Amino acid sequence: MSLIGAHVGLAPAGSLLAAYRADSCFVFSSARGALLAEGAYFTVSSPPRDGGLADLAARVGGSLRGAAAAGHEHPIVVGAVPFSSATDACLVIPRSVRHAPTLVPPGHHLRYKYLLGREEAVPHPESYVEAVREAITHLRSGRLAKVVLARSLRIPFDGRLTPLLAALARHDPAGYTFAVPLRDGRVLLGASPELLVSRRGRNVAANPLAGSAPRSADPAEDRSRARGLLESAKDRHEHALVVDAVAESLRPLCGTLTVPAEPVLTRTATMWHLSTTVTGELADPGVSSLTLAAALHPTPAVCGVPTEAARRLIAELEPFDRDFYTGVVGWENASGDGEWALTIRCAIADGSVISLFAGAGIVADSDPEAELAETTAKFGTALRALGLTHA
Ligand SMILES: C=C(O[C@@H]1C=C(C(=O)O)C=C[C@H]1O)C(=O)O
Repeated sequence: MSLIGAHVGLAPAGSLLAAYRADSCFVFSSARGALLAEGAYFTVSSPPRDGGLADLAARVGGSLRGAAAAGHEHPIVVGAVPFSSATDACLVIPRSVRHAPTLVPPGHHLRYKYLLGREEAVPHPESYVEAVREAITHLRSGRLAKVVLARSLRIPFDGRLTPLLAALARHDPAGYTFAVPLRDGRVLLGASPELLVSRRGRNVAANPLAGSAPRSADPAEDRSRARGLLESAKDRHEHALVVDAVAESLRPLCGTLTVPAEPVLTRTATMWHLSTTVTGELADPGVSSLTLAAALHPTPAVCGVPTEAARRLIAELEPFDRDFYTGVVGWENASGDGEWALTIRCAIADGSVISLFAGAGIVADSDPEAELAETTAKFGTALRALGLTHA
């Protein structure tokens, strides 16, 4: 039997994990369901550097139409797009796709091991605080309103990716769990809480998050941190900058657009966030989900305001390449429907080393030590899935 275009019906979620092979499978699980895609029927090539994501979105549409015309029964495109167009995207039309309900793997309570200096921090925490201070001087000068600064941890790794993927899905089943085999053998994995954009027919949704507080194991303290976040003028401002930018990018493409006036609280296993769900109806139903993503990416949730000034400051102050961190990950089908999440709360496994990434939005009245603590807490998503915790 040829596997090309095979569309294996709804499988139990457990069988999806059993079929997972890190070097060849793409996995994406959201509240809408899970999919495991295998093999490359067609690899979408990245456009020239100046083509940008809009060009890539057009290529994806053309590749899907081409695959359907060539007899592929259910072509979809899956993969990840990096933060910057200086890195090639990793998008393929797989040979086969299995669908399953949202992944919620069973598991027992884990005992976490302390990290205890096994990590290499890039930059060192003190240098990160210094970079945040420097960013604040730029922000106070008024040239920028927001910039997102990130840091990375490199940790020795045993290379076992299936248990890592299962633990990511188990800890945050309400989010977007993903695993992407990159072309050079590395694997991108994570559990993102943030939907950049989804399209179902004419319906568009985006769920910008910005403004964060670490969770606490003590329920009273946890509630108080959530309340503090909802009432924080600094976090409300940081959040509004993202919502305004998302609405501004979607408005020209939508006949109707609903933007709630107030954010709500949302939580992951490790963080509280301010959250706004923006919904709209497409003016032109021919606009694909990746075209919508191209209009939005990078939002100020991961870059800043204004975008180009923030991009330059990030290049100046971050001593590592973001690569696929703060890009997008997801899928699109031949009718243009799709789901694209931000690649945050993620890690890139490279043989015996795994690199974790976490960033925080900086505004003029940010506190550098609090931003360091926020990034430390955000590492918690991948760290806990690795069975590790900060001392
Ligand atoms: C950049 C990250 O997260 C983003 C930044 C946030 C913030 O600054 O409050 C919140 C959610 C994300 O949009 C990350 O997790 O690495």
